[in-house]
Amino acid sequence: MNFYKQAAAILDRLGKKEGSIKGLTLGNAEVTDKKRMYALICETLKHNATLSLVLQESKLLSLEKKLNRSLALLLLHDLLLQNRGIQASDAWPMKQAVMKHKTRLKAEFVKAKIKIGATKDGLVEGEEEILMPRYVRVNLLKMTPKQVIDTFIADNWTFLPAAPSPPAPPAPNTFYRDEHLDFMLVFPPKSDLHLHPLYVSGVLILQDKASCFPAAILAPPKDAYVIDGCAAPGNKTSQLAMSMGNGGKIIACDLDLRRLNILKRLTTKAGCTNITALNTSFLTLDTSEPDYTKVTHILLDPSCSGSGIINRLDHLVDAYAEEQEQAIILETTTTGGAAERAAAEEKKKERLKSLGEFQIECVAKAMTFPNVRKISYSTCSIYAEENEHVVTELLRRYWPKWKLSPRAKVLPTWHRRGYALDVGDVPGLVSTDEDRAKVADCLVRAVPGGPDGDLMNGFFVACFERVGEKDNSGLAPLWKESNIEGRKRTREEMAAIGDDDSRAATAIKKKKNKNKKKKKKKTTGVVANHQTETGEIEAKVVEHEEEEEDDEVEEDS
Ligand SMILES: C[S@@+](CC[C@H](N)C(=O)[O-])C[C@H]1O[C@@H](n2cnc3c(N)ncnc32)[C@H](O)[C@@H]1O
Repeated sequence: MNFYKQAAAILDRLGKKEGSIKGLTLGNAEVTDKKRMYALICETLKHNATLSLVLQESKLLSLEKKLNRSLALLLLHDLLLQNRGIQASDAWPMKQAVMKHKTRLKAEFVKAKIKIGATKDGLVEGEEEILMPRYVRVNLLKMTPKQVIDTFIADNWTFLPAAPSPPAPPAPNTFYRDEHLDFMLVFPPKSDLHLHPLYVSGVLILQDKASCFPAAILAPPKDAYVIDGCAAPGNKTSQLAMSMGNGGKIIACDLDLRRLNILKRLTTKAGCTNITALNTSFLTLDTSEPDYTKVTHILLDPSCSGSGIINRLDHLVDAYAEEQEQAIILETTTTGGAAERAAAEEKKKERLKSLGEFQIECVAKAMTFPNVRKISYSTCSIYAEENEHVVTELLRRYWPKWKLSPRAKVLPTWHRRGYALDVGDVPGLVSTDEDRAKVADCLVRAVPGGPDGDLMNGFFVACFERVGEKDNSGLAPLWKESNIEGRKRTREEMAAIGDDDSRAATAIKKKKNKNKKKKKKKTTGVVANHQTETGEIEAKVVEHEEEEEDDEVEEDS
C-alpha cells in the first residue's frame, strides 16, 4: 500500500482509539518503514491544530472530493513542514489534488500560525506534550536507594526531603523519593537517563510508577514459586526478582518471542538469576505438572486495550479523535457518518468484550494451579470492562473459594481506588451500593496524566487470595475477614444460592491438612527440587537470541 495511504489508515484508527501510536506504527508488522511512519504520524499530530485550520480555511476537502481528512493532513504536513515536500510520484492523483492548491495552502498556513499563536514551526505553544515525571526504580539487586541518592547528590542534583503535596513533577535538577514505593525515585520530566552509568549498569530501571504496583502488591516472599503469566518485556518480572532477592523461582511466560527476548536481555542486565523464560501461552500450561504444583503466586498483566498508557503525544491523539468525531458528525446528513460512528462504537465494544473475556480466562486459569495462594491482576486500561467488570465476573464465578485482598494489603495509602459500579450482583457477597463501595476499596486505580490525573499511566490492579487458613470457612466476605457475624450471614446466603457450604468447608480443611504435610516435605526438598525442575523447564526454554534494541517497548511496560 502507498505509504501515505497506510499512514492515513493509521491516523483513522488512532482517531477511533483502536490502538496507540507506537502499537500501530512501530509494532505493526504491515508497516515496512516503521521509523518514518512513526515520525510522520507524531509530527502530523503535533501540528494538527495548525494543519486542521489550513484544511478548514482552504476548503481543500470540498474542492478535492477524493481526499479524506487524514490523508489531507499528512500530505499538508509534508508539503508545508518538510523541505523535501510530499514524497510520492507526481503522477499520484492525491498528490496532484494537493499540489494544485499549493500557493493557497502556503498562504493559509502563514495565516493559521498567526491566528492560533503557533510557533514558526506551526506548533501551538504549551500543547506539545504533557509533562510527566521520569520515574526510576532503583534495582535493589544492585544498589540501595541511599547509594543512588548519594550518587546523584554528588553529581550536583538536589534531593528534596519529601514529595510535594499535591503531587507534582520535581523542578529541573531536583529529585525526590516516592511516598508509596520506597525503591522509586522521581526525576523531572524529560530527564534523559539512558546514558547514565547507573542506567547502563542495570541499577536504574525506567519504569512508570503505576507499572510497579502489581509486583509490589503481589509481594511474593523470598522463597516463593512465582509465575509471571504474560511477562514480556519484563519490567514486572525483574521487579518480582528484586523483591524476592533472587530467591525462589520465577517462570516468565509470554507468547511473543521477540518481546520475550527483550525480557531475557532486560532481566539479565538487571542481575536477575531466578527467572526461567518460557515462550508459550500461559493458558496452555499443564497445571498438574510437578513444577506447577509448587506455584504459590501468579502475576497476570495480560494484553489489554492500553488505553491508560500516556506518552507525550496522547493528548494530541485525544484531540485528533475528538476532531475526527466532530468531522463525522458534520458529515452525517450527506455521507452516512452516523452509521460509521455507530459501527466504530460497536467495534470498540466488541474489542473490549473480547479483551475482557481473555482477561477473565487468564485469571480463571491462574486459579486452577493447585497451590497458588495469591494472584495479582492488572491492566494499563482505563475501561471498566477490563477492570471492575472482570473482577466482578471472577468473584461471581469463584467466590467464596477466592476473595479480593482487602485494602490493608493492597497499597493501603494509595488514594485512588476502584470504581463502585453496578455491574451486577455477586450472590451472597455484593448486592448493595455499600457492598460495591467495599469491593471498590480493595481495588487500585491510577488515572492517567495530570493535572487531575495521578501523573502516571492509567492503571488498574486487583489482588485475589485463595481463601486460606485464617478464615477456613472459605465463606467470609472479603471485607469481613475476621467478623464472625459476617461469616454466619454469608454461610446462610451461600446455602440460599445452592452451594454446599459444609462440603466446601470440609474440603478446605482437608486441603489445609494436606498442605501442612506438603509444606513439611518441601522445607527439606526445596534446593534439590530446584535443581532437577530447572532442567525440565529449561528444556522448553527458547534459546537466547540476539535482539534489536527496543527502548520503546521497555519503557512502556
Ligand atoms: C501488557 S503486556 C505485559 C507487560 C509485562 N507484564 C511487563 O510489565 O513488562 C501483555 C503481554 O501478554 C502477552 N500475551 C498475550 N497472550 C498471552 C498468552 N496467552 N500467554 C502468554 N502471554 C500472552 C503479550 O505477548 C504481551 O507481551
